[in-house]
Parts: sequence; structure tokens; C-alpha cells
Amino acid sequence: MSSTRILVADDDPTARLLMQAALGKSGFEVAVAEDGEEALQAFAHATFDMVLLDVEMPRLDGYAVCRELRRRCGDALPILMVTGMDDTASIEAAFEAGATDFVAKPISWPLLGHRVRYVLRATRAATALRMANARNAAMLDAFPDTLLRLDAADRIVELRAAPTGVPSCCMPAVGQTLAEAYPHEVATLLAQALDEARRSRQPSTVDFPLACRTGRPCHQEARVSAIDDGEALCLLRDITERKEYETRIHHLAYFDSLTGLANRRSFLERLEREIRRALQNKWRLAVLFLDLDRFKSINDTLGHAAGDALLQQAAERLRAITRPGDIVAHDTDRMGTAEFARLGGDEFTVLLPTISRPDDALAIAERIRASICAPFAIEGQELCVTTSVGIAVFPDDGEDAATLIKHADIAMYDAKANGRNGCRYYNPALTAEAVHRVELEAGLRRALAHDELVLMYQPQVEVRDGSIATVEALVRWQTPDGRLVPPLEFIPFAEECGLIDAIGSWVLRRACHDAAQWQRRGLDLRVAVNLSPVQFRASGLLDRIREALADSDLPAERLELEITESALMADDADTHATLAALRTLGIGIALDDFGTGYSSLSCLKRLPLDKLKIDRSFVSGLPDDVDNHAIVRAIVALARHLGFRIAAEGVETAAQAELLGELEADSLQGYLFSRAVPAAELEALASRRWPPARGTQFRIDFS
Ligand SMILES: Nc1nc2c(ncn2[C@@H]2O[C@@H]3COP(=O)(O)O[C@H]4[C@@H](O)[C@H](n5cnc6c(=O)[nH]c(N)nc65)O[C@@H]4COP(=O)(O)O[C@H]3[C@H]2O)c(=O)[nH]1
Repeated sequence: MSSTRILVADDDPTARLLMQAALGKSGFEVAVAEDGEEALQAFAHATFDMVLLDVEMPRLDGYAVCRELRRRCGDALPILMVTGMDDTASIEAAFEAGATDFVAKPISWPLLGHRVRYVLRATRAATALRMANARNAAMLDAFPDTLLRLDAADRIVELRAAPTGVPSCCMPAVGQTLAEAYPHEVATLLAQALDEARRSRQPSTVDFPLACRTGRPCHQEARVSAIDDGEALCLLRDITERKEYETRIHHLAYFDSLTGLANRRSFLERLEREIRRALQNKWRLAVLFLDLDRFKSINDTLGHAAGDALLQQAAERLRAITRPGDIVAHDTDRMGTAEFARLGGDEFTVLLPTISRPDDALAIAERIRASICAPFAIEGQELCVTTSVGIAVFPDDGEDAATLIKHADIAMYDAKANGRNGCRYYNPALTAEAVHRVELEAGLRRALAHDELVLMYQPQVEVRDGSIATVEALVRWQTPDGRLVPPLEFIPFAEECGLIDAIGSWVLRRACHDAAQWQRRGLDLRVAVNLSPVQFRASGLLDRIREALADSDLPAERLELEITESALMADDADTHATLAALRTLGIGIALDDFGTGYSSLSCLKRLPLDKLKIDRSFVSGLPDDVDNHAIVRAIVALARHLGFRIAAEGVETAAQAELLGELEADSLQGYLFSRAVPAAELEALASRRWPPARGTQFRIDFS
């Protein structure tokens, strides 16, 4: 450790010597000066930790030296003045000149060392305190918080306002108590935090909203800590932005951004809470599961923006249904607030936290169903949508959240399977059906992977000469156990579960391949392939068709696509562009199942179609059903007028064929001529001629 250097300035050589000896004995390194000027010169060449100055000195007295040294070295240098015992005037003058302390003559030599050490220690402590204060002040200046110092009565005795943060209108003032500065609840909260901090000697934190006069939301955080039993510090920080982020994050985590309804996670948490309550209180609750019937096809045909708008409006209707006071139940008070959620896609759930009996749930489900039935106005079009609702009741149908939701979902499927637009309770037998659906999907995936799909072809006979110009490709699923599954048992399901694209692509490629084979064998046949609405709207359709034609080497003119009216429901630019592009390629377009949809005449007129296929439901009653007769006659007249060819489906009797011939249909398809047959049998079939219908007695000769 380096020694402490002391400068002794005194014009009396004896006093100098004695001081030097006494201080040297106490372990200090001592330098001496004979007068004031010499003392200042000594400071110019060396540094000292302390100075002892005699008051009376020639040339420059001790006061002048003291003042000069203070100017040069600041407060950190301890200066001891040596004064006369009773000379209070010089003691006062010494302090005025900036002296740290004084030593009175006659000096007690044994005590001088102790006195010097004490002054040195005190000066160092004062310096350290000054530096700590400066550091604290700098830290507080850099602090983003507003600082309040409070006395024992929670009155603000000091306030350092942060440059930014707490808005001025929410800023307390010095002199106010917390109760005066803040609204009652906030003041109470802060007082509790202060009590806690004083008691535990640990800082404590609270946050609270404040009504800001600007009207903007304001949220503050206060961290309080006790200084001693009386005073306390309170740091205030504006956390409005953080709170807004937290709210937004919470909203994202718990709410569906499209509809503003609760999301799956939030619904599950609430359901779990309500199950616990229901268990304690021994009451029932119900979970409703619903989706919009045929939503997927609406979304695919009208586009996602329309689909989103529909979901938003449907969510709004759900909210409106169970607004407080709207619920019709046997025990309205106990019914509690219903919770709605969108689990994803068009799947919604409703939680009825307390029901007296299962009928209450059915009443709400029916109200929901009826409300969704009213037409929606979407993008300027009126859209009629229905919903199917499944109901599961706690504890009867499940004792935990996941089971209740699953069973309500299964019940909804049952409602769908039973004609849609209905409400169903869960029953255990339905689980078997749900298992069947899961197996069906797995089976279809396997069918695609293992080439279990087969195509059959049904001829369309030309009325003009009884020849077969077109055959319709109809898919079947040959399961490993040898069963031939008809398309209506898996195509609608494939549309629902998203497998239709893969199946449709397979059908297209196989049909093109078969048709190209027939062409190579000299058969003049066109192949008609069904295109589901989902496929029609899917991106990449044209590429897929071009690829299938190119790979099989089939001329585009030999391909016809059958599109149902629902696929063309969106009379928009995309529909026109797709149809026009197909026509430009040379592909024929037939409107399938005509009469069952909602095609408006004006819409039909604008579409580039080749053919209308009259649905077999109109053909089936012919020739006796007068209504069907009139409808078919009108369809034929309309199609003629628009320049389309006309095909009739489901022709089973010669009388039907004859009448359709008279009505001037162009081609006929039905069991009367042939069921759908494997590709290999088609060659034999296609070489036949059926007697022309027009003007002749239609006679079938299958021999
Ligand atoms: N009662 C009666 N029925 C007759 C008669 N003649 C033909 N049919 C049946 O009527 C359906 C005609 O096909 P669709 O209207 O396009 O109706 C098709 C079509 O909408 C769909 N489908 C079939 N294959 C495909 C495919 O490859 N892709 C797509 N997307 N749908 C397909 O499945 C539907 C049913 O197909 P299938 O069961 O093969 O049933 C075929 C056919 O077997 C008749 O005289 N009387």
C-alpha cells in the first residue's frame, strides 16, 4: 500500500521539525514548505493527500494558500489549518477559506497523528459519499421511470419525473398523499404494496390502469421499496404499450382472428372449467358442434374471400342467438353464458354451461339451425346455406372435454348423413360410423396407392343414327375383398376429406389413356370425364389436363368434361377464363345433371358450353309424367336456342327413348342401351348400332 503524503507549511522551523517528527512517527511521508508560496510550488510538482497550513506565514498566508488549493484541487483534498487556541476569528476565517478542519496551538504532538488520520478518513468518506451521490444521480437521470419519495404517511416528498413515460395528466405532485394523487382503488393498491415492502424489506410491484384525461388508455407499473421504517421509494413506469401487446398476444392465443370468436384452446379451457363446476354442482352441460353444409364447395366455387365473409356472418348470427335474454330455456338463470368458438375451417362449437335437461340443448341447436338457414348476402349475391348440429351432453355422453367435443362432432356427422340441415344427439352407435369414416379415408388413400380404382364406361347413343360417339367414364373402387364400391359411396366423402383431386387426376389420366388406345384401334370415340366442383376450382387444373392429354397422346377434341351446375355457381371471371381455356384447347364441355341446380338462363348464355345433360330425375317419369314432360320439352327448346347439344341421362325404357327422340335430344344414355362396362368390353359395344330413334319405332336388339 502506498504511503500517505502530507505537506506541512509553517514559517517556524521548530514547529515544522516537530510536526515532521510527529507525523513521521505516525507513519506518514512528510514534505515541508517554509511559507505559502513554497507550499503552492510544492503542489505544482507533486501530489499530496493532505496539507497542514500555518495561518501566519510571510509572503502568502495560510488562508490564501487554502483558497488557492481549493480552487486547484476541489473538495477532495483535506486541509488542516494550524490556529491559535482561542483565536476563534482565525478559525472562522479558516473555514471560510475552505479549510477542512483546524488544529489549535499548542499542539499535542502525541495526538497529532490520530487527528490527521481521523480527518483523512472523514474526507475520504465524504468523497466516497459525494461520488455515490453523483453516480446515483446519473443513474436516475438515465432511468426511464418516474421516482417518488414518500414519507411515513405516504405523502410525496420528492418527485423526479422521467422525461418520457407517465403522461403529465396522470402525474402526481409533491405534497400530495397517495390518496390525494390517485383514485381510491389505485391508492389502496399502492398503500398495500408499500406496507408489504416496509414489512418484508423486499421491493414489491403492482400495476394498474389509470383514466388518462387525453382519453387514451394508460397503464402504469409501480415498484416500491422501503428506505427505512419511514420513507419509501416508488418507481412509476408507463406500461401501456406492453399491456396492449399482452392483450394482443392473449387475443391471438385465445381468439380466432377471422370471426373474433374463441379458438379451440380457449374453448377447451373454458369447457374443462365448466365440467369441474358441473361435476361439483351435479348439473348437466351441453356441447354443440356444427359446420356449414357444403361449405367446402362454396369456398371452392365462390373463392376464399366469399368463404371468409360467410364464416364471419355465420359467427355473428351465432353470437346473436344466445345474447343474454335471448336464450329460451326452462331455467334461464342457471343456463349461464354460452361460449362460442371456431375450431377451424367452418367448424363451430357452442358450450351451454348448465342445462336442466337435454331438450334445452336441442332448443338452442334448432335456433342456430334456423338462423343459419336465412339467406346470407355475400359479395352482392344471396347465398342459402344450411348447417348440421351435433349435441353431446355431460355427463351422459362423455366426462371430459375431448370426448364431449368428439361425440358432438360424431353426432353432427350423423345429422349430415341424414340429409343435412338437422340437429342430432350423440349416441354410442354413432362412434362406429365415425370409425367407418376414418377407415374409409385410410382405404381411399390405400386405393390410390395400390391402384384399386377402376374405370367403367357407359355409352351415349346418338339419336341420329344409333351410333356411339361418346362414352362416360365412371369410377369404381375395387376393394381387396373383391367388392366394387359405387362412386356415390366415396366421391362425396373424397370431396370432403380432400382426396378428390388425387382421385380426379387418376380418372383423367386413365380415361385419356383408354381413349387413346381405342383411337389406335380405330374406334372413333370421345371420352367424357366427370369433374367435381372442387377439381374445377383447383389451381393447376389446366396444366393437369394438358399433361394427361400429352402423356396419353389423345387429341383434345376426344375429351369432354362433365361439369355440374354447382361448379359454375360463381359466374365470375375465373369460371369464364377456365372454360374458355378448355374450349381453346379443343375440349368439349357438358353441363351435367342439368335442371337440378340453379343455373340462370343469362348465366348459361354467357358460358362457352357444348352440351346440356338432362338429369335422369326428369327422364325417369317419362313418358307419363306431364310435369317432367313439360320440363324436358322446355330444356330442349332452351338448349336449342342457345346452340347446345342435348343429352338425356337415365334412359331405361324404349318409350323414354322414343319420346326423347321426338323431342329432338341428340344423344341418350341409360341402362336401356348399356350399363357402364369395363374398357375391354367397350370395343364390342361400340361397334353396335342401335336403331335410330327419330321417326322409327325404337327397338332394342341386344342379341
Ligand atoms: N337409375 C339409373 N341410373 C343410370 C342409368 N344410366 C346410368 N346411370 C347411372 O347414372 C350415373 C351417371 O353419372 P353422373 O350423373 O355423372 O353421376 C355420377 C357422378 O356424379 C359421380 N362420378 C362417377 N364417376 C366419377 C368420377 O370419375 N369423378 C367424379 N367427380 N364423379 C364421378 O358419381 C355419380 C354416380 O355414378 P354411377 O353410380 O356410376 O352412376 C352413373 C350411372 O351408372 C339408368 O338408366 N338408370
